[in-house]
Amino acid sequence: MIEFRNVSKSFWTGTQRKVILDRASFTVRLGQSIGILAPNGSGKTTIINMMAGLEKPDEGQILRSSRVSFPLGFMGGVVNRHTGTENARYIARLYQLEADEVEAFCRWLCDIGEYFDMPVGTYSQGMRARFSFALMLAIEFDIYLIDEGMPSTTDVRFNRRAGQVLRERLERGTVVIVSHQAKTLERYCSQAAVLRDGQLFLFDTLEEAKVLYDYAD
Ligand SMILES: Nc1ncnc2c1ncn2[C@@H]1O[C@H](COP(=O)(O)OP(=O)(O)OP(=O)(O)O)[C@@H](O)[C@H]1O
Repeated sequence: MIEFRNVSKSFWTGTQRKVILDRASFTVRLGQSIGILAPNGSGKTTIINMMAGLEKPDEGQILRSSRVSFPLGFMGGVVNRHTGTENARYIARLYQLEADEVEAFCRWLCDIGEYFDMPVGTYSQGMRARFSFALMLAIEFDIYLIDEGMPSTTDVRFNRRAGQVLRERLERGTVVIVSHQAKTLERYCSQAAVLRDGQLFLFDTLEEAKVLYDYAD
């Protein structure tokens, strides 16, 4: 479970205060995957980062009682001058997992051949997306955090495989996806929310959320 209690977050842009959340309270429960609809620039990444513990609220509390993933695509823990193998084994040790298994899983899912044994700094954007996605799925989390849907790789085979693995994980886990378009949320979420005026409005269905979102748009 992730619980936001009276959380406020804003940024000073130099001329005005950009409010992301204003004393917002909501709960993400295990087994209830949630899709958050919000326009670009409204604070999707900031909310996901707060859920992951990468960013702190200005006020209020964020309570986590589950294993929460780092956001999909987050490369903060990855060292560019180390190889895919070294990074995968390092992350495995951080999470107290079997390094051989994590390495083998990532190698299989990434499917980037000899590049897996080359420094991550040499990877193309698509390879980096595949690598970070594989790392996230190599670890069993209770809640997976996804910013703007699946990685946009041009590799159809990878996308199919990664989508399949994610669906398997979600049979036991929960996902939080933030996106500016409802279509991205349709496949994975059982409930939806709309970020508007510093508040998160939760709905039982995506259809209901879309009504408020279209209106706000
Ligand atoms: N450290 C910061 N300092 C100042 N402003 C920031 C900072 N981080 C984010 N912002 C601003 O806060 C707003 C929300 O940013 P955020 O990246 O969370 O939005 P987003 O909805 O994910 O955007 P996008 O869809 O464009 O990626 C933006 O206007 C952004 O410029």
